Amino acid sequence: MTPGDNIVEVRNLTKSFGDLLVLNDISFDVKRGDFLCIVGPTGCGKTTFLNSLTKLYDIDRGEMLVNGESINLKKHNVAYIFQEYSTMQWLDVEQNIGFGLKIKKRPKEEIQEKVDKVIKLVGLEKYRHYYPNQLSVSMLQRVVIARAFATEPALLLMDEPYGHLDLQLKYKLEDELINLWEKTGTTVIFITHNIEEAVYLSNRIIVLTNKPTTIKREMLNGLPRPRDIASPDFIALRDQVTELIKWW
Ligand SMILES: Nc1ncnc2c1ncn2[C@@H]1O[C@H](COP(=O)(O)OP(=O)(O)OP(=O)(O)O)[C@@H](O)[C@H]1O
Repeated sequence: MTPGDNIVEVRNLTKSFGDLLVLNDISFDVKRGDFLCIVGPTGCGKTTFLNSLTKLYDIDRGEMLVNGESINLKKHNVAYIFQEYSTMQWLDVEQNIGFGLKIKKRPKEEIQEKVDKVIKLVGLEKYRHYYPNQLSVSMLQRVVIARAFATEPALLLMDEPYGHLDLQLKYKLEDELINLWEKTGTTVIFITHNIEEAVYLSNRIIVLTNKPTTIKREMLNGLPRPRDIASPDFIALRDQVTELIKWW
């Protein structure tokens, strides 16, 4: 496979809860190295999509492939950062970051090497032996992101990870995430209801409709980086996405 090939293929994904049809025959591809943001109205099924992709939910119909095979979380090295992210209070920063590798039973030296690399990227070197209750919200977020990146995921799934942070902190962490994405080449699927955030982060955006949910529009986002949220091009794209969601 060469860069640019599809890493994820979603085909006819349909998911309901009882009589409530949420995802209605959704199909799209994610290219290797994409930063795909999925936006849509509240309750349209963004989290349901990620939970279906990771097989936390059974689906009614459809197929989700990673590298052309039915998704297998163990085999395909997928990391998932939930809305309510958490750290393990009884482990220090270094141990928290290495946790994903430890459960994958990687050798100690490899864990140390990968933890050292990623701890530098997120600027937590001085805090490696601190425990979560000694850290600020921003540091905890970095620990969670570093834990995901330490496993060198082929695919990183993020569900509104910055939803409850204040704006300044959110901007800072978004920049750090872009920096990690650019350095590692990981493919990211990022769910958000915040249109500005989607335009700031993504190189591709999928806009969902209201339930029963289909894809309203797939868009490329070629705005140059670093992005300026006050630039006319940024505002134009943000307004275009907003209109698409407002229609519903
Ligand atoms: N486990 C469940 N059982 C029953 N209904 C559910 C379940 N999970 C989600 N739903 C319903 O499915 C719909 C989609 O929910 P979901 O949380 O996926 O939406 P969302 O787009 O992520 O929402 P938000 O923007 O508020 O985060 C909602 O109507 C919700 O009530």
